[in-house]
Amino acid sequence: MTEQVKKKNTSEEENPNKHNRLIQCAELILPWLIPQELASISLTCKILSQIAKTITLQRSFDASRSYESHPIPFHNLIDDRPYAFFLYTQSQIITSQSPLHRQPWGSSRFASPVAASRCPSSCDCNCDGCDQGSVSGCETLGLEDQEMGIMRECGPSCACGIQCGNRLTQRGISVKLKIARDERKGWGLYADQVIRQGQFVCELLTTQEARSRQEIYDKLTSGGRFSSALLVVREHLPSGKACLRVNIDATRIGNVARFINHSCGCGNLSTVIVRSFGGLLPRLCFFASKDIKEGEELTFSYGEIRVRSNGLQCFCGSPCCFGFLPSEHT
Ligand SMILES: C[S@@+](CC[C@H](N)C(=O)[O-])C[C@H]1O[C@@H](n2cnc3c(N)ncnc32)[C@H](O)[C@@H]1O
Repeated sequence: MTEQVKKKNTSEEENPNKHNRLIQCAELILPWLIPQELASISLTCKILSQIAKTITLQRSFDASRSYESHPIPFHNLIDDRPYAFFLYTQSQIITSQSPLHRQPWGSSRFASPVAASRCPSSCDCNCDGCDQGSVSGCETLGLEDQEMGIMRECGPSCACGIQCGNRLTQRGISVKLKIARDERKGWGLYADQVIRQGQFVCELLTTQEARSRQEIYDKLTSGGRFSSALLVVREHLPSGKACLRVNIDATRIGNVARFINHSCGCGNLSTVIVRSFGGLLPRLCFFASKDIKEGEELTFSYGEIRVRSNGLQCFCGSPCCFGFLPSEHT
């Protein structure tokens, strides 16, 4: 054994360049690996095991992989899972044919939010702000201006840029959040600072071809150790006769909104459907429905419908808890 160690050390000393090249290659390649691959490769040698450990730490320090302006860390006092693995996106992905199969972690922070300002007066987007004929451009519309949980923002067809005051939900997550594990509900999203009523928290960013996946997810969920993040958003037309339905699935690709758990008591977040001028599909955004304390779990009601009699048990803890999570036919 001692002989072997000696031999290994001698070869490292003899080939310091080869050794350094191995580390450089490993540092480039290992961040792309999924957890199972990382675990296998860390068994092969001490160097790779150390690099794999560093990557695991990076992943648990920031679920957003540096895409958001603040790191969003995982905390787990319940079991040995350091983080939940999914591919992070900052924008909506329309189909499941996403080019994202792998994604490196720990990239440099390139998505810092731009300070809100007024958009140029040339903007003629017809949005609520512009409709009011404001000569100085679009103003930020507060939550109190939104009727029936629907809000309109400037979008791809507008002359203004991302700095426009009427693009409140388009500049990424600006509040501090963390993800913590609960014995019965799995991971959950928590406030890591005080969040004021009406403040934008995050958007549910996902792939949208979810309908066909519900059956698969149901089977996996019943086997334990799996929780899906699939939502159905319906936008009713004013006539009430038809609605646009969007299936949103954040199980494999998404952002940290995929960790928001359900509360039968409506929780502390309200969902607002945001339409942007020129944008094809509505977006589902979360705003604080009340003042939220630092450390409080962020929750909202997944819905009222419970079509499955064998639905998942609910542990929201609210006095009006129904006992089962909402479910519906997809
Ligand atoms: C959108 S995900 C939320 C994040 C999830 N807890 C996780 O660990 O990834 C929805 C899943 O979380 C779990 N969940 C959410 N709210 C819950 C609640 N009130 N009681 C029990 N489980 C809950 C269910 O497994 C559900 O399918």
